[in-house]
Amino acid sequence: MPGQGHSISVGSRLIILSIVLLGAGLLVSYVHNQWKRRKLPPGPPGLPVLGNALQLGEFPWHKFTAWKEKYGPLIYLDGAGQPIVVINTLEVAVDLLDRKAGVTSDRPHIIVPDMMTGGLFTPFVGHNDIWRRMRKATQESLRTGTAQFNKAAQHKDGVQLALSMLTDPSHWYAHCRQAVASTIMQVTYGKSPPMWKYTENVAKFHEFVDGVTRAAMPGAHYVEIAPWLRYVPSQFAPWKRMAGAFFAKHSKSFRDIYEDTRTTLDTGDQSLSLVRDFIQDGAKYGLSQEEAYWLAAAAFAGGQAAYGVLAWWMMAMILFPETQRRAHEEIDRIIGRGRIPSIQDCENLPYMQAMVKESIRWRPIDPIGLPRRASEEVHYQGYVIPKGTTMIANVWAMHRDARSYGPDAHLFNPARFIDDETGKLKPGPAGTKEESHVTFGFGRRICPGRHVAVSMLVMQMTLVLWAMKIEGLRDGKGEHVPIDVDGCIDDGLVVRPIPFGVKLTPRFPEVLAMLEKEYIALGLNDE
Ligand code: HEM
Repeated sequence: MPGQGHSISVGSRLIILSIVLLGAGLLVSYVHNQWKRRKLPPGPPGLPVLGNALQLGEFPWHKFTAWKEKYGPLIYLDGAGQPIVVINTLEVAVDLLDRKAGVTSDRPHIIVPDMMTGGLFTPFVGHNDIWRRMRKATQESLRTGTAQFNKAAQHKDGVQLALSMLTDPSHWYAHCRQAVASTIMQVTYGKSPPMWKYTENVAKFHEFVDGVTRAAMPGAHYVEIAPWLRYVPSQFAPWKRMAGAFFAKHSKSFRDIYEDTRTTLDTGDQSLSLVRDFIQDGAKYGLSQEEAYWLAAAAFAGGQAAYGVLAWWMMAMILFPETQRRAHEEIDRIIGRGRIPSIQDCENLPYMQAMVKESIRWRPIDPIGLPRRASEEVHYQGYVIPKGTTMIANVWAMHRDARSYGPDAHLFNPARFIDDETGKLKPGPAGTKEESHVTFGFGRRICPGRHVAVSMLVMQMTLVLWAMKIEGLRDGKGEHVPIDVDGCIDDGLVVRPIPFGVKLTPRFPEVLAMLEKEYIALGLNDE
């Protein structure tokens, strides 16, 4: 038959067709990937496999800020296979994290910390129904009576802080930490527990935060790089046993503290608190009991972060004495020296309010915020941010942007938030909402405790400055003992200053007696 020797069987044709189709498919996918790659935001070249993972250093915000100069407001990094984008300007952060919140409000899925917290620790919870319930409950509770009521705690802890600092200045750092923890304990659980129990509880929270933060560090567990390892039975996976034991231990202690409040409520003490609301209105929010006690724990752990703000502020008082002088002047003019500042005074102290904003802006305690995850592919200004990308807001760079804060953005200057003509607070840079900075985050996940934090800090700083002058130490030759302005400690919860010594002097002879009298009147000596 003519041409028979060259004929191709139907089976062979099918094989050839399949190969051609497969080849075409691979080609299309390759071209598509190349196209997408070209559409990724710019970023520094990395190593094969490891990408940019080894380039970030201990304090990555400095590296991100240096890269901003070269690559611009949106940077793409390869974290050993994990796509990462770093957002370096306010404009881009507002566009991506506020306006596109529907697809940028998820958190990165980190296997071990998720197991250690049972998927219940609010700041780590994904953009899912558990988070929605938790968010609604915290926002509504903090918006209503709790924040108002706890102003009494803010005043009380502020008095205690001022007194402890004057009587025991060498431990000023610990006093700041304790004052914040005490107020936040009251806001969350409605009580200041006896000192021994309080110390014990705070220590448990620290152990918890420390444990999850260490587990969330890149490279802490192989399973984050090779997720299939999660299917290895626990007998062969020590990290799984550790995560399970950690969850059980902390879940129990969070439940115990929560139940303590229930007992207090049952005995008639109706102090307002987050937990009181969760117990009484948990059904309204749809919170399970377990979700409620984990949510309370998240609020307590998150709220303690504010002590880092106080520590940076103390440094600013030493380095920028002119700002301290102006604050003293405002306090003397509005409150005087004949009485102790009250919570009602705070709204009449615009410079002190500006000082709190500036302390939170100048040295943000979370310079790269809490990371987000793109839950869908995001298209932005011609770039593609792939689904699953970790999104980091470089708050540090945003706060040092001269376009937003002027050429002195690197200096501590509360007056930048004051209107020269009216002497009142003026709006901050576009996109910073009422805060004038972005240390509290963005969009749907912005910190729900920010109002509590700000009012507590205004009260504490006002009480401390009403009572004392803050200076740095001098050596035997009268020279200033240097302070490490650029160094810091990242303790997982906050980025805080390396401890330094201070000299604290009462501003007038009656200060100590007035504080002690108030201390007794507030019943602090009974605690
Ligand atoms: C100066 C003090 C504080 C700072 C700087 C701070 C900062 C933050 C930041 C950056 C976030 C993540 C926001 C985002 O993803 O965009 C956050 C979340 C959170 N904060 Fe705060 N916070 C402070 C005080 C507080 C206080 C006093 C409370 C409670 C009383 C609190 C409770 C929470 C909770 C529950 C979350 C998780 C919210 C969520 O994931 O939806 N924080 N905070």
